[in-house]
Amino acid sequence: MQRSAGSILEVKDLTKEFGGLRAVNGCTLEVQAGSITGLIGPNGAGKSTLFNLITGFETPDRGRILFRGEDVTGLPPHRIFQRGLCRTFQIPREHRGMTVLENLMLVPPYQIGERLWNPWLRPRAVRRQEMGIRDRALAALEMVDLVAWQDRPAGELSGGQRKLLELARTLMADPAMILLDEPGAGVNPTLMRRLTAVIQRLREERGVTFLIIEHDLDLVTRLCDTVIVMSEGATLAEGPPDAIRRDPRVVEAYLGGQYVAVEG
Ligand SMILES: Nc1ncnc2c1ncn2[C@@H]1O[C@H](COP(=O)(O)OP(=O)(O)OP(=O)(O)O)[C@@H](O)[C@H]1O
Repeated sequence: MQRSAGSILEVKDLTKEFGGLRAVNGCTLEVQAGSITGLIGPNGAGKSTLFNLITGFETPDRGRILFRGEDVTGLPPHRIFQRGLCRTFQIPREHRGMTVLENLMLVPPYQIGERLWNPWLRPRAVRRQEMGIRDRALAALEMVDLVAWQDRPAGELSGGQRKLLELARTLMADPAMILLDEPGAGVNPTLMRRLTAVIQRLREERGVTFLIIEHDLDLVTRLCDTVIVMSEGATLAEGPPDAIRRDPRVVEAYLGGQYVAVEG
């Protein structure tokens, strides 16, 4: 089901070269607000580079990125994150000894308590803010069903649980849109169902838009309303998952003949 409310993200003629190699080559696409959009394509098609450009970790050589109608091209990652365009990240090694809850409480930028004099000059404001952050962190843990793990070190989580925690971290920023890079990789089927349910719930209850890089086409078909196919740095095709799986250009470019399109 696609509940189109116009596009939330527009990428226009985006190009990024690395030493003569055009990783992203005049890429243009739109993501509809409230959609769960899959981004697929063969290895080296430029998907991860596109994510890096959208989230400010790389600067494009050419082109524009509009988020909610505003130009965010070239903004630093934290500014883009603050605007509600978030991506998941692996829990850094040094944070794995901290509890699951603490990992979430680290996230919000510009905590009053972190400014040098505030704990002395405005102790109540700092305390209030800490309580607010704790409440938000607990709400985020509840969303991903990890409340029971709140006091355990993050390093004790399984691979799939860690992905849920990574998703919970984006929730601390009140995201309008979340970019996920291969959520299915290395996650067991039970946790994958949970992750899928959380993604659908976030879309239903909070209207969060998702753009998801994923190699598992069955997962893409189950989860996504629309699929965008990238090949050689540009958009090759776009459409509903079933149509994309049957599109001869996609079979040719993406699946390289290894995949046999199934009718039905
Ligand atoms: N920082 C970089 N320096 C040099 N080359 C890069 C850099 N980042 C990406 N590339 C190259 O750009 C091309 C696109 O890579 P990218 O990782 O974006 O593709 P991808 O579609 O995400 O691939 P995969 O599905 O294998 O992750 C590749 O040829 C890659 O080697």
